[in-house]
Amino acid sequence: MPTYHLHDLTVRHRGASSGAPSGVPLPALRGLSLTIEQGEQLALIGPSGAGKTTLLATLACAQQPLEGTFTMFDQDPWALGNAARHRLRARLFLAPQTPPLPPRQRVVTAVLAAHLPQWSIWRALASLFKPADPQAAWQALARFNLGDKLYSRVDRLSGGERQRCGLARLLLSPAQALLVDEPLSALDPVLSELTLSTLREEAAARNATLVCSLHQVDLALAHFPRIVALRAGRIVFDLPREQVTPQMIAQLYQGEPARPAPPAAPEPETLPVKPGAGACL
Ligand SMILES: Nc1ncnc2c1ncn2[C@@H]1O[C@H](COP(=O)(O)OP(=O)(O)OP(=O)(O)O)[C@@H](O)[C@H]1O
Repeated sequence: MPTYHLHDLTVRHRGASSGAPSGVPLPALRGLSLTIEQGEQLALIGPSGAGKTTLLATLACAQQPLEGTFTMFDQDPWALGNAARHRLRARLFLAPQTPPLPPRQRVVTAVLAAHLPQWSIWRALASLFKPADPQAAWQALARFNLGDKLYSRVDRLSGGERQRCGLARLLLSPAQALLVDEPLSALDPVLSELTLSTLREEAAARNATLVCSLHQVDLALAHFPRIVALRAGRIVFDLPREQVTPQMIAQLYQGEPARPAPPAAPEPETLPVKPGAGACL
């Protein structure tokens, strides 16, 4: 059973501006077909605005497709009731580029929040006052070289530290699908290597599916066996890394501008949906 199956998917943001002469807003993803098997590790690459974040939000069941078929663990989340969709979302973890961690919270509490979907309300409240398992939080942080920040306040972290704090939370979640949006945007080269290695090791250890968007093409090719390249909302290529050539990369990033941008009135289509309980948004 694949983790994800997408066929001919169209996703349009509410309020997207028009790039078409007709004035109809362009979808952020168009005619997108993709199957991702359980345990696969793939990198999403492509220029700014290509649709990487939108695809991750779709995989996280946070963005409802307008057209096409979408299944996660063999279920269509949008055909389920709210409670069932919530349970399905608890099987994934979305780590956004900038994790919106509560600023006044201690790092230990923010990381342990990964357990919230499994905890009762009472256990969650108790953990706010006395962290339930600081050792587990420390171990997760240490894997990102952040163990010394266990009791720091989140708003005293640098951007890169905050990013790794969000990823430490991912390590503690029991998710079987790990969706990570540009995890390296605030990291130096050494930490970038450490971060990707840690994410890949963790995914392999629990046979979780790992989908990671990256702007660092060299690191994507070095770390991920499968590369999915997006441009203007479409898949340009979906290949094993050995088959990706420098010419393909040059064409992906140096072609025509990804999307024209004449101003136009926004036209609501699909509503973004509250992310899953396991999600880190
Ligand atoms: N909330 C939104 N409302 C309207 N349009 C949006 C919204 N978010 C993204 N878009 C549009 O959808 C398209 C895809 O954006 P997306 O953020 O998915 O691209 P990306 O590949 O992740 O870009 P980047 O690499 O810059 O993060 C872009 O044209 C963008 O302007």
